[in-house]
Amino acid sequence: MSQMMHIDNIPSTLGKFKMEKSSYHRQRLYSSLAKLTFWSFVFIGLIFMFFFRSSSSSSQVPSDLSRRSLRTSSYGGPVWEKRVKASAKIRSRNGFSVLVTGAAGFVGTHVSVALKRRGDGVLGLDNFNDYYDPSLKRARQALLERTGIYIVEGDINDVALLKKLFDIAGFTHVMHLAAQAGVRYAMENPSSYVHSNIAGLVSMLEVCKSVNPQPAIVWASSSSVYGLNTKVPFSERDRTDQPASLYAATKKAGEEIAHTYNHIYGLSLTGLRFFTVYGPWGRPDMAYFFFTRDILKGKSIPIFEAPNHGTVARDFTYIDDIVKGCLAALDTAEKSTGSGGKKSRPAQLRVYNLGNTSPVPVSDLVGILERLVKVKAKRLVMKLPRNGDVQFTHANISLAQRELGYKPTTDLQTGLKKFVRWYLSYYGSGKKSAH
Ligand SMILES: O=C(O)[C@H]1O[C@H](OP(=O)(O)OP(=O)(O)OC[C@H]2O[C@@H](n3ccc(=O)[nH]c3=O)[C@H](O)[C@@H]2O)[C@H](O)[C@@H](O)[C@@H]1O
Repeated sequence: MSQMMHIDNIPSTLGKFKMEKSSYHRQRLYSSLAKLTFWSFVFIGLIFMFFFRSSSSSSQVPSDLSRRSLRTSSYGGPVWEKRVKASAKIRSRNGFSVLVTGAAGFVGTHVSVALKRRGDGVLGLDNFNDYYDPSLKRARQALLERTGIYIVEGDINDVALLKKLFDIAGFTHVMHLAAQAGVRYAMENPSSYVHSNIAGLVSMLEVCKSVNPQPAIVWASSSSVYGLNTKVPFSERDRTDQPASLYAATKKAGEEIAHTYNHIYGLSLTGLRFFTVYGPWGRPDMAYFFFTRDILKGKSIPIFEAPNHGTVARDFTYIDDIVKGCLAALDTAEKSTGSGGKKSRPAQLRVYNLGNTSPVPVSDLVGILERLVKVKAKRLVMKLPRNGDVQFTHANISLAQRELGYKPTTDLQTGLKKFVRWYLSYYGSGKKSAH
């Protein structure tokens, strides 16, 4: 077919050919001009797209995720480097230089302050996303700045940034607390869990394995990895292969990923399974926090109940106890053993429960809050929704007790009292409340 068309296009006489040839050239000229115009548009379009993309998202973060991130990602320059160095500088004998990811988060803020106070160098990293009110994160940042801690604004998926931070500060330890937290939100925004808890963890470990010397890493796993496990109290030896939420699944995946990086590259890795951490400067997405807000506002609060009026309970753990556990994990962490992509000998790999060992029913939590704020709650008892929540958690902490000297000392009543005092001083008693 194409051959026939070709033959048909050959002119039959020379004269005719001449005439045809000039119109043929004109035609070619027009078609070349059209092509040139077309490709110029394509080229300009591509340049436009390139600039538009690079100005709207400076690192490789999918657009739906970068939307939630309020980070500017502007870093570099001598002034910036000086700030990073000063913040990470060790100020005590045998102190550490710690990169704290998620430093503007609840646990991150408390751990950073505790490390700084004892003379360790601390550099924070946080992307200040808007999963919950970023102004609370900014207030925590201001608190850290007053203690001499600088938080670099960036994402844990930004490998170039992480490498740069290691180049400047050469951290001995990483306290990796940056994560997408929350059990129920995983059904709304599943990809944010994959982005932070899996991809972000891998970026972090990739950088840690390639720097020399490699740091020791302590990171936040979760009590939710026990999922549908019914054997109580939960021990580190119990099965964790039945997660009840995507959140739990990503934390469990994190534990397996940690195993791999320990096995191949000799990274020293300690995972801490936190049990429902609460306290001053806490997370507004957590029940104790928004219950306080809504009781004060006179709004009804949904209290979950298991089938047949079964109790839903949590092993609520006070932030100061968790901080002690985190510091003890850092203090007992052995050095990583790899360099140049290979381990020289097996490295430490640990997982610990950090709980309180005394589960409290959610309805009792509400009772304590009512007494503390002196307002009766409008209780709306409802069936535990099938959205990832488990019925109860209860930590066996004997391993952490033995190996970390971990010993929680704050009961829920005492801890909530401190939380409510903070809440009222931060938000006032109702008008300027958390959202
Ligand atoms: O320990 C953990 O591993 C986890 O603890 C919390 O998860 P969760 O225990 O579910 O904490 P909340 O969301 O504050 O819920 C506390 C309790 O209140 C209940 N609840 C929650 C919300 C609600 O509207 N009503 C209600 O009764 C929940 O079922 C749960 O029993 C954190 O949100 C997770 O990030 C963390 O990893």
